[in-house]
Amino acid sequence: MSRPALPVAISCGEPAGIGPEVAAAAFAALAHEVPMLWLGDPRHLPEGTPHRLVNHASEAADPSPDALPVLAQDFGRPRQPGVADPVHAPQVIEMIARGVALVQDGHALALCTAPIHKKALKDGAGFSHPGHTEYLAALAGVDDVVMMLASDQLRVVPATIHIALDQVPLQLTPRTLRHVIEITHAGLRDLFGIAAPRLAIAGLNPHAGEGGTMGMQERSWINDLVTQMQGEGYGLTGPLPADTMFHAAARARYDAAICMYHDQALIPIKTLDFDKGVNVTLGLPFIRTSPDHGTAFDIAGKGIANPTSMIEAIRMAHRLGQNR
Ligand SMILES: NC(=O)c1ccc[n+]([C@@H]2O[C@H](COP(=O)([O-])OP(=O)(O)OC[C@H]3O[C@@H](n4cnc5c(N)ncnc54)[C@H](O)[C@@H]3O)[C@@H](O)[C@H]2O)c1
Ligand SMILES: N[C@H](C(=O)O)[C@H](O)COP(=O)(O)O
Repeated sequence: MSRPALPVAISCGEPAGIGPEVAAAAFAALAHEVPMLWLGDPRHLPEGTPHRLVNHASEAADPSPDALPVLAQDFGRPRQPGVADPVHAPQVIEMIARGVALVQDGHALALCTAPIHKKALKDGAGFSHPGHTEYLAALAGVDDVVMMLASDQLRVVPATIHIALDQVPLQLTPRTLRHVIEITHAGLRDLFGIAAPRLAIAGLNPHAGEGGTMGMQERSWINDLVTQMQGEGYGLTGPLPADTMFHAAARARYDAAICMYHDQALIPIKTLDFDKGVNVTLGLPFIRTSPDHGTAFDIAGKGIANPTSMIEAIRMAHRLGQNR
């Protein structure tokens, strides 16, 4: 059944970051193939970005090659590239919520979020979530979601995300790891069309604990959980020593790597494919992607940001949204 034409909603993210410029570049690259709707203050778009103000998402339902459709929101002040303005923080958050509402109300196909500056939102608006992922789960009313970073070369999922390293062993439990595995399995099957997903589970400790000589989590519960879920039909291997999971031959043996903490997952994918990595949230009742990078204040406004990740994020949002 062909779906009605709907735009990918793009939340503007932190105006002082590279979000507006990579969104404008993505529009230039994709305008003929992907209908888009940018949510933000048009004054924050790079000078000369061809755009048109719309009052409703339906005015952006088809590709708009000549001008980026903008559902405008007055942010109160212009932006200063590289310097977050606390006055903007509440509106940055509101654009995310507006994008979610558009998708949930059937006016947008999917949501692609431009990078936010987590501390700027905390300082400027008391944003209590560690990032988009947790905020989107709250907006959607779901408890468990998963952050996957995906590219042609690798898919990774950190079982814990934006928490201090000394909290990782405390937050990692059989329940949390099971949920991450279940949601990742379902996402690969349902969104990425992988009928029997193969998941490689990284150990927490060096050498996956080396039989308990370098940490006990593998021996005390991770091994058992993997064995139990294998018995339930999940295609799992591990827990594996993380340092030998990411070379080419190892990557060929799985569809996604489940890692124990943020950097164990994000270092390999941002090393292998920083330009084309896409952040996709699994477990939401709608499609959400974002580029794999952040606000890049050090280069914001200089016109040198690479838009490829944003382009791939919008392209993936469109593709996954159409396949739902
Ligand atoms: N999806 C998101 O909203 C998201 C993702 C990552 C980081 N962040 C946030 O962004 C802020 C800055 O984070 P960070 O400094 O750790 O990471 P970052 O990705 O913003 O920047 C890290 C380095 O990579 C460079 N870089 C990033 N994107 C680039 C691009 N498209 N082209 C060229 N160079 C690029 C930057 O110039 C910088 O030197 C933090 O508040 C962080 O939480 C948000
Ligand atoms: N993928 C990014 C990273 O961790 O490098 C980002 O922080 C993800 O956070 P969100 O929950 O804001 O998408």
